[in-house]
Amino acid sequence: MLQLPETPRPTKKLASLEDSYEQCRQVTADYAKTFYLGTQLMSPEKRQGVWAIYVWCRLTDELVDGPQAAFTTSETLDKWEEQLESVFAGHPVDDPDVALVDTVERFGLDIQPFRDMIAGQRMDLVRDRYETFEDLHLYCYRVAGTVGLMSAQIMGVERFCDRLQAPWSPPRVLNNPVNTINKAVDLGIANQLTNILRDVGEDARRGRIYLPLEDLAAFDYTEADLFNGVIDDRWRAFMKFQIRRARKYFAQAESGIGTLQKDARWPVWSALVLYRQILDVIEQNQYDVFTRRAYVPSRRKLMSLPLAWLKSL
Ligand SMILES: CC(C)=CCC/C(C)=C/CC/C(C)=C/CC/C(C)=C/[C@@H]1[C@@H](COP(=O)(O)OP(=O)(O)O)[C@]1(C)CC/C=C(\C)CC/C=C(\C)CCC=C(C)C
Ligand SMILES: [Mn+2]
Repeated sequence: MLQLPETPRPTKKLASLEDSYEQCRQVTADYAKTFYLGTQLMSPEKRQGVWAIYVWCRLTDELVDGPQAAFTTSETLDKWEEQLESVFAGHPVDDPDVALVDTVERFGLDIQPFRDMIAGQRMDLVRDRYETFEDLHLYCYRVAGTVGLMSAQIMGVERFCDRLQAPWSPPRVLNNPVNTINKAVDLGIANQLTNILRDVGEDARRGRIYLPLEDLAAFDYTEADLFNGVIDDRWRAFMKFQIRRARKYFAQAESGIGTLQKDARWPVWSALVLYRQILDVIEQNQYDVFTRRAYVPSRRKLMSLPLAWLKSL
């Protein structure tokens, strides 16, 4: 059969690898100061890898949350997913993809967490309520647990115990990768549950409730109460319950950090300790997440870094 030459794809001149990583660095530094600080403690390869996935996650989130969100449809996400497939096939489409293609190859990243994150953004297009915690858990896995999976592949798992041991004792296997992976997902979920509690008021103003309706009902608190920002004993008890649940996920994640490669431990401990403090601030604000944004002051953030360092030893 006659083989026609392939129609050449219109080629756009893309950034060089160096410029692409520099763009990713810049975006991370501007949008995620704490994560960026954490990446400074990692090896240059890991640091660049985290910037590349940060930018991809940010762009994905922007599709449903950014200024153009009103124009995002299921087809927009289909296109975004095609672009992702192209990146994983080694063909960058836009400037930040150049760095991502390199990161994917360097670390042998798996595409599934990226696809799952897009599936999470699809949920945002069609849902604004979650009946059960199980429903919400799936959403949290998709938009945040996946970040844990992507990051853990870059940070790398240290399989053997590196504490001081008697020279004659066999190396102790500290963990299996499956365990680390679960804990990486737990940290993402803990962060997302915290995000949700912090943003209750903001989400309600957009007509969205990311709290399990079954839990609201169990505390006899109605959607109308939520939209009216009612803070009473029912709300306080409800929030205590949700905060306890988020802390449980942080606690589960803790034991995974020691299984990561050394240079990743302090950054991840810092991320955990800093994010978890948002829950403390919500408590200090007497659970008012309607009119006050739980914000951890920079001084307090800085003061927790030595504690994170101690924990990472
Ligand atoms: C074994 C073990 C414990 C390993 C550690 C694995 C690890 C590093 C886990 C961290 C996971 C993490 C940082 C999750 C972020 C979760 C999160 C906040 C997701 C947000 C989703 C959407 O939420 P929403 O729209 O409600 O929120 P906004 O109002 O828009 O903020 C996200 C916004 C999804 C997109 C996520 C990001 C942009 C953050 C990506 C971050 C990284 C790649 C850096 C991770 C690196 C370090 C050093 C922690
Ligand atoms: Mn968002």
